[in-house]
Parts: sequence; C-alpha cells; structure tokens
Amino acid sequence: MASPTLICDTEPWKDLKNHVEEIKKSHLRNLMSDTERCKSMVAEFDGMLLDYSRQNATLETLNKLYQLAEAAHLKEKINRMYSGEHINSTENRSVLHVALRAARDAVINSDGKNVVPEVWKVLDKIQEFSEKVRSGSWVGATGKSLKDVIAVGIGGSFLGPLFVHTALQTDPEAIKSSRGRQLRFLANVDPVDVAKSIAGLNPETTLVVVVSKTFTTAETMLNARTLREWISAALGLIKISFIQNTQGFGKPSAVAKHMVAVSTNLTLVEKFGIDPNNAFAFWDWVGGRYSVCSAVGVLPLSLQYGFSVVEKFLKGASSIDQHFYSAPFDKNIPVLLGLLSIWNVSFLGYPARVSISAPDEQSCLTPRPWKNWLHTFNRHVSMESNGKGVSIDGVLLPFEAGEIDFGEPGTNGQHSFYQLIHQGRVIPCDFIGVVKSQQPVYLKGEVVSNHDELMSNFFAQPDALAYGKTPEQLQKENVPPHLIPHKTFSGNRPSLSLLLPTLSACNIGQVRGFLHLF
Ligand SMILES: O=P(O)(O)OC[C@H]1O[C@H](O)[C@H](O)[C@@H](O)[C@@H]1O
Repeated sequence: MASPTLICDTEPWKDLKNHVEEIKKSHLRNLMSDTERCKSMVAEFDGMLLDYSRQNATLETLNKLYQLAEAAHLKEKINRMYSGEHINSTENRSVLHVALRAARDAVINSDGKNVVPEVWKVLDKIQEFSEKVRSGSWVGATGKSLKDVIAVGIGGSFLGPLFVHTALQTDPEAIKSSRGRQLRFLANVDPVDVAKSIAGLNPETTLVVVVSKTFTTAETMLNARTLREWISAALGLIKISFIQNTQGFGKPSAVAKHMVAVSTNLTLVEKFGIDPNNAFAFWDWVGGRYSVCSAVGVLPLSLQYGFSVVEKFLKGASSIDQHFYSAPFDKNIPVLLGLLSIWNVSFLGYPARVSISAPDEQSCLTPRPWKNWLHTFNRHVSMESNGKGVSIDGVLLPFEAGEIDFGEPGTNGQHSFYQLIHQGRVIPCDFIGVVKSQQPVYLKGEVVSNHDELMSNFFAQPDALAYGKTPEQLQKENVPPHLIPHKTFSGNRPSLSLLLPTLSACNIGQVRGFLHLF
C-alpha cells in the first residue's frame, strides 16, 4: 500500500540528498571516461536504445534511485494500476489507459468488470465507420463523400492526436493511405483559427469530429457551435430526398451526416444535436493526457490513415505497456526515464528539460536534419496536467516535482534558445534520434544526413561544440560568434539519448508508451 508519509521523509530520499554533493564534485568528462559505467548505463527494448551515460549520475546514484522507487512502492503501484484499482484517489477512479491498447483477448478489470471487450467494441465501431467514410459509402447531406476532417478539441483531446498525425504525415505507408484526404485540428478560439481550419474546405465534403472527454470544455464547445453553424448554414435546409436517415425536412439534418463526437458524456453529445449513434465513447478511467489511444486519437487518425495504420500505433504502445509492467527497473525504459527526471528536478535542481533531435557527426555549420515531429511531441508531453504541487494524499510537497518540458524542431532551437544554453545555462537535454529516416535523401556531393549512417557516431557529446574549449579555439574553428560562450564552458550538462530504429506507426506508439512516468 502507498505510504502516507511523504517520499522525502524516507531514508532513500535522504540518502540521495546527501549523495548530491558528491555528484556535483564529479565532472561528466570524468564520468564518461569510466567505460564500465558507460556500458552499464544503456537500456534496450525492441530495437530502441536508451543511453543515459551522460546523466550526472553514477551506478551508485542509480542504485539509490532504485531504492527510492522501492520506498515509493513503485512496483506495487504499477501492479495496482494494471489491476484496475482506484489509484486516482482524488477522483476515486482506475487509471487504465493500458486497456485502450490491450489485445482483444486480454483481461483488465475495473470495478470487477473486464473493460477490454468495451474498448474493442468502440475500436470495431471506429474501424467500420472510418472505412465507410474513406470508401465513400458514408456520404454527406448532398451525397458527396467526405474527404476532409476537422478535429475540434483542446489539451489532451488535441495535442496527442496532433503529435501522432505530425509524426505519421511523413511515413510512406501513411502517406499512401491518406492520399486525397486532409486532417485539420481546431483548438484555439481566436476566430482566425476557425477561419484557418475551414479555409479552402467545402462543408459538403467535410466531417467535423468534436473531441471532448467532458463535452463541457468552453473552448471546444464554442468551436463546435461555430462549425455546427458553418455546416447548418451551408447545408442545413436540404430537401428530404437528399438525406439518408432523415430527421425531417427543414431541420439541420446535415449535422447528422457531418458531425460526430468522441466523449465520455453521451448525454451532452445528444443535447448538442449529434446523433448518439455517431458518438464514440471512452471512459472516465482514461486521463486526458493519455487519451490519444482512445477514440480521441483513434477516430480522427483512422479517418485520415485507415484503421490498420492506427492499430500498429496501438500495438507499439501496448508493447511498451508489457515492458513497463514486467522489465526489472534497471532495464525498464519508462521507469529509468521517470527516475532520471526525479534526479534532475528534485535533487540536482534543474527545473527544465529540453527534447531535441540527435545531432549528427557533422560540424555545427552543417544544417542538421532536426525532426519536425518532435515539435508536436514536446507540446504533447510538455506540462499538460503535469504540475504536481501536492502528494497523492494532497499534502503540500516541500520540494520541486515535475519539470518544464520544452523544445522545438532542432533547427529552430539552434537559432534561438540553444544560444542561451550554449552560453552555459544548465538544462538537461534529451536527444532523440532515428536510425533510418522516414524519407531518406541522398544528394551526390552533399552531406545530407538521414541518420542511418549515424549508428556509430550517434552518441555525440551533447556539448561537443563548446565542451572544454576556450572562446579563442572556437573562433579558430569558425564557430559562429553567437554560439561562442564568454568563457570556457565546462559542458557539465546531463543529457540522454534515445535512438529509434525508424519512425513507423509502431515506433510512434512505443515513444508514446514511454510516457508512463514522464
Ligand atoms: O477533453 P476535455 O474534457 O474537453 O478536456 C480538455 C482538457 O481540459 C483540461 O485542460 C485537462 O487538464 C486536460 O487533461 C484535458 O485534456
């Protein structure tokens, strides 16, 4: 059972506190020269590699962190989560996003009931509906097939699907399956955003998916009403003969064909005017930041890419759920990521973390293939419902918990906030790379890095640019002046490298699955 005492009152916490001074004395340069240490600080799962040797930590630190995990009853808590106990004590609910991607024959109980059949009932409904829309057998009010989708939602009901959409957009299989279709998102309530979301679209060929767990979120409901008006104004008064499943002449029947909903609140969906048959349910045991694997993400993404592509994403996330559940902590990637985050934030006092694409082995003057998908990944993981100022029992925490996550596609970051980081500000960096680009490019005589040739050099020094070099040395190397620190920068910044084989639908799911403890 969870201990009612705060984690900071336990012996392992105090032990780690005392250990901080020792670590602060050691420089990353020295830690990196310990080959045994570096070899041990690597975890691998299904072709993905996590290298945490550039953390300001020793093997002793890691052992102390495992003891902390034990004191926090982490294993027990994971088991309680998977067995559907109400570990969300403030709302007295289970926390079962793992059930959203479980295999059809899995058994995961919540309140004495196996929820997996319910999950698959909705998935089957999504598959059937999305296939009808994509094949043109579901048509709009004027008989035209619907090729464009606007997903209206905010927070977890927006950022997760946006991240997966951005990452899939350049995947060859997904490109093929989405040809001729568009998926857009509408979150903000600035009328300009509404205008942008409908620009160039014809209501006759557009489907609006209103995504809201509660169906009460002010921004989403306002945008949903605006788009309902857009559809009704253009198509509402259609003669009865044009309408399938008619609701009667003169009524805003077009809504029935052009608007569907994803929500846990089907009563409000119906009140809004959306046919409950066109609603896709999920459950209160799905937290907003984890909802991308529910109909929240699966419906819009299946409409765009087809259910089979999205199913691969779910399988990827599920594979990490198995790994998270069964791997020992020293090989468990989500657990390691979580513990290192606690070490950096709560012990070393670094309040922020930046995720960026892995640098290649070229000089800083070569444009690097920073990946755009990371941009939306950062927005998705960054801080959404992350602020935790109290313990699970509601006691005020006397230490910082949770970090400020941020990032940009690397190129943009390099020309903005990296310049501050290079001047010596310590912000732990997570470098995320892929071995094989989704879209490799080879130009004769040009260095175009696709990452696939980077395996051997992947784990480049994070601060290689300025690492231990004097400003004069850097000048001689033609480093642009804005990247040269005023003094020799010691480069003692914790960093982490995560290497993925490529960015397939399955890998995207796996990356999302890592976020259990983030
Ligand atoms: O899905 P909705 O009910 O519209 O909520 C949208 C968002 O609202 C809040 O910001 C919550 O913290 C998020 O977790 C949630 O995703």
